[in-house]
Amino acid sequence: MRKLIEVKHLSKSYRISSKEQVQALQDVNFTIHEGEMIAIVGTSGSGKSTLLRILGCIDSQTTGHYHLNGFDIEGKTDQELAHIRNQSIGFVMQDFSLIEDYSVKKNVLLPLTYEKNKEKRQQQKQHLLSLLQKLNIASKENQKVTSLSGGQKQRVAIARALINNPAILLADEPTGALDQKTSKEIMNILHELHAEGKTIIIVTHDLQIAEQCQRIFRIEDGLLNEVYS
Ligand SMILES: Nc1ncnc2c1ncn2[C@@H]1O[C@H](COP(=O)(O)OP(=O)(O)OP(=O)(O)O)[C@@H](O)[C@H]1O
Repeated sequence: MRKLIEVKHLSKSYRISSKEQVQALQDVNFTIHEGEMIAIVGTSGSGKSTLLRILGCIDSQTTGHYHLNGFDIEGKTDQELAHIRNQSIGFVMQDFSLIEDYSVKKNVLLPLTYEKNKEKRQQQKQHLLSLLQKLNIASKENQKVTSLSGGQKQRVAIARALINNPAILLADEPTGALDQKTSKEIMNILHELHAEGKTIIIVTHDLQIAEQCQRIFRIEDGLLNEVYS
């Protein structure tokens, strides 16, 4: 399997005052191959979101190396990072991060705003209907997001994350705001996507969810270790 993510000796510190800094990640090392389903677990403040933000090219490391899909992320301009992010990564967040006042369709098509290639944009628009059907929200296409249930909102967020057909789906507590039954439905969707070959990385507090993944990374005080059962 192809290496999709390679992280070597990666550290991240935040400066909080002229004298103080927080070491959020320390000498983190791992490789993720195409098609893997990974869970990242750890207590609050351990560094999970920091790692996810770096993997998603929203933030950058202080030291160390990160290769994504063959690209060395170091030294890239914000514009280059935005392009890499848009092509390779789809985000799913705990609070759905949708624009409540927009329709389902408008939310899902949001990432295309940044696509300059007209032909590609057209192809992705055609991809919209099949995605909505797959996620069982096609009948809601023109409805405002405000009127949807939590589970439906998360399906919209997953559709939006997939519209560019990214190689990787990064999910930060994707079931954190949902009841048990709806969580199961969302996990079933993630399993289906994984079975189709998508690489999925889930940050979770929920060990039952982590155990459904192929590999589990545990972060404690910024140190990452793989858990082997
Ligand atoms: N922008 C920031 N500025 C300063 N410190 C930060 C910043 N972001 C995170 N931190 C600190 O870095 C450490 C790791 O935070 P992070 O948000 O990655 O943890 P987490 O495991 O995702 O926590 P949670 O489960 O509560 O979301 C914490 O000590 C946090 O206070």
